[in-house]
Amino acid sequence: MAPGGNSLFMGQWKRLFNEPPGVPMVDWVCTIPNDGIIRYLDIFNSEAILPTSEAALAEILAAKSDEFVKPRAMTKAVKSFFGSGLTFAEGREHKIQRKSLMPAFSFRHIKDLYPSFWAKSCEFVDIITTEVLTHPEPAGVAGKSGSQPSSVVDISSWLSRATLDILGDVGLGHNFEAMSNEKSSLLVAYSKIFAPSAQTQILVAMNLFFPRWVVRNIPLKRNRELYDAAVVIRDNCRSIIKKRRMEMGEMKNTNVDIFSAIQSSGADDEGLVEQLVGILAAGHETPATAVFWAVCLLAKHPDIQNRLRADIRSHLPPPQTVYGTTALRNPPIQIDRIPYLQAVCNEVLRLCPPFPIGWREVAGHGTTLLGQPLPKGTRVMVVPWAINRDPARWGPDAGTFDPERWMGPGRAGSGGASSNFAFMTFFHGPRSCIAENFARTEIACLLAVLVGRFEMELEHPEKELAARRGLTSRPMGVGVRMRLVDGW
Ligand code: HEM
Repeated sequence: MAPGGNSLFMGQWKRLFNEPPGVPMVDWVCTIPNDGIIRYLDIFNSEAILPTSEAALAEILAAKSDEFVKPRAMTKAVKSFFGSGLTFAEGREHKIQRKSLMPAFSFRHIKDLYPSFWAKSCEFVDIITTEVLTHPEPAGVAGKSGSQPSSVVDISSWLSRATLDILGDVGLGHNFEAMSNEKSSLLVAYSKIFAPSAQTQILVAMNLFFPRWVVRNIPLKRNRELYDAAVVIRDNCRSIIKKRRMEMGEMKNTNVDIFSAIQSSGADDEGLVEQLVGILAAGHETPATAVFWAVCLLAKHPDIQNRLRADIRSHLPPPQTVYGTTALRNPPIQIDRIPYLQAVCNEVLRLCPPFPIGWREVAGHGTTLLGQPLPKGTRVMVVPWAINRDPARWGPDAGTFDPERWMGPGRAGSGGASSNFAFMTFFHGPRSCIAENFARTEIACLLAVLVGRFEMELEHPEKELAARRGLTSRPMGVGVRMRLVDGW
């Protein structure tokens, strides 16, 4: 069966356009009986399919990943901000590039970097602490008179700044100064690209039907902004290359950070730039979105927040330890060994995957899915937002935030679901997120320092949390009150 209520020429487009990404699909997965595939009509009644069963997802993402490729129209629409490196390479070229980048993202290597992730996160929480202390709310305003200083902080923007700096510092050996300088050119460029905008959605959709040069020349302010941002990002990438080359000089490079992994792939200068553009785009907005969801969900669930704070404080050294003495600058951190922190992170990533929808299309003739023939060019939507909330996989409380499902024997890695494909946040198969370990470490460190130090509550607790429109799924229009909690 297919979703009903199609408009005459635009199928389900109105819903898909107006609702946050993935939300209509949650509805379809929960209500439309299907045999693993839901077919629906998209813009101009073009056919699209939504795979729902493990078998269908496994064929698309693993067994037949070469037949289900990134849509060409989508690629040309976003390549200028996501680069033409690994993210959009296909076939043999993709395999070669992925192999050369893998060492920089291996679990072993990321584990060695825990102290660096932690140090940067401590720097971040110190800045937020200063924000609260320099702009405290008057006593009484925040409801708890006589308590610790508090302030409503734009934590969403601060997280984007922090993740850009962590990626620069830990992954690329470069300081973007995003935390210290709100006018950092890269930060400004990305805030334009990721700003929710109906015009962007329309421009992206137009690429499905018109040549790139036509879309590119549509005289919309948004078009110009995106183009200018892409230029700034590439300029920054060229500066990184120049600086890193100078630093390395004649010395043999033994470092395995992301930059040197890209460099060792033998890419020429423009190839390096494209790869860096891709890593920067994929690598900072998504973790920032995840941590912001975590903050909002914890603010809605003070009991979970309090339990997590106690757990963090009992396992991790206070952030100021980093600044105390040189000897303690990099205290050993076992960030992956704190069960409740891991459970909370898993549950946030399940319920609110920062990358809510992925696109594929059938590359050639003769492709089948679950035995059904699919014409060349058929659009396929892989939707973590919907699969991760499917009651058939996660039970009747699939839409509820409940870290407990990741606690208890045998549940830490599965959340109690019977298949890997119930958790789609990083996808699976040869095109899954190459940086899952990097992202998980970063999210855990940032969340730990925030929850450890602050009590967090929503400025307007009565408001429903909803994702905004855009490529990622950030909560929309939410102010968060951060209140210092003594003792850490
Ligand atoms: C919570 C954070 C993150 C999430 C949810 C996430 C999710 C994803 C997903 C779903 C894909 C597959 C997209 C597709 O094929 O259509 C992907 C690919 C990718 N991600 Fe991530 N990602 C995260 C963080 C990061 C970080 C921190 C980096 C870099 C440091 C990164 C780099 C990449 C790259 C390079 C690819 C392309 C891999 C390939 O095609 O082989 N991601 N990510």
